[in-house]
Amino acid sequence: MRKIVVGSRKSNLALTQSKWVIEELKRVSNGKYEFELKEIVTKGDRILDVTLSKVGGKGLFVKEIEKAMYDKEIDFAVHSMKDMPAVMPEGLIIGSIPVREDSRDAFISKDGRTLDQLPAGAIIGTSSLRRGSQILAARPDLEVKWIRGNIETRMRKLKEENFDAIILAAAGMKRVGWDESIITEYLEPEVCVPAVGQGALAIECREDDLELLELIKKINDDYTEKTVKAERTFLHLLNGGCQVPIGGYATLEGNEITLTALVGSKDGDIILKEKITGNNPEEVGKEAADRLAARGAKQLIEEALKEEEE
Ligand SMILES: NCc1[nH]cc(CCC(=O)O)c1CC(=O)O
Repeated sequence: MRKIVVGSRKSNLALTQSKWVIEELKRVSNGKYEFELKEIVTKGDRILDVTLSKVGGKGLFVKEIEKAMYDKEIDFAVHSMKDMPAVMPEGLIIGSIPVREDSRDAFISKDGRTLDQLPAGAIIGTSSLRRGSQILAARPDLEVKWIRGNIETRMRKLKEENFDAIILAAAGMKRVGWDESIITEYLEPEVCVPAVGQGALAIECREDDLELLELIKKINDDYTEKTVKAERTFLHLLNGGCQVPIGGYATLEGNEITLTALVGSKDGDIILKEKITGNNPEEVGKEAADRLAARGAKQLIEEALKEEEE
């Protein structure tokens, strides 16, 4: 019997997601495989006190895990889709995309007041340029302050430090079993376009491990795959990285994909948004990137990159 070794980051969220995938795979494979969970500490987990975009962004959480995969120490890894770089490294692929959790951002305030109800000057904690930009666009009278750490740390900082509210991905909270009643309100995509891939998982493996690919494909979700494809094509073609506020959220009705794509300035003064529909995920993603580029998205990205260098 083949033993499949699953590499996972050590965070509560990563472990929960990896265990969830293992249970799903056990369910569809009738005891045909044995699974082992192996914990890996990544650079992103070690430098938790610096703004993510300053220390190299998304790749930080996946590099060590990918090395372990090349070295065959592990067979696959489960990532949050939104932490995946746009381009996959040679020899590795996203072999399966399971059904997506809630893709919305969750707004959690100290005293239960909603985004609209908070008084001028209230301080919102987020480490996401995308969330910061959209919050300031909706409420220019609020203040955004950087906060980092996993869900548990951020919840503690909301209680103990000078924040009036924080914003977290609803998916993460639900997956690790936080009581939904602590969420003050869900920010709908009309208010805050989620991160590309938010709420979805990516199962990454070696592209030549055909036996494993066949197995993980059994828990692939077609709806999630198509919508995430549209979102990621947009992200990739605009080449936004995480230095600029950027978001993308797609839905699917019948064969028709609707993608809402956004690029903004950090202060929320500029918000460029496009809604594209079509049948082909890649075409929809490309159309969104083209239209936003035509409206000046590339300049926004270049300016954001220049700021980083200063
Ligand atoms: N940026 C870190 C990260 N990566 C994935 C999630 C949550 C789960 C998800 O979006 O799938 C989070 C936490 C957050 O943004 O609040």
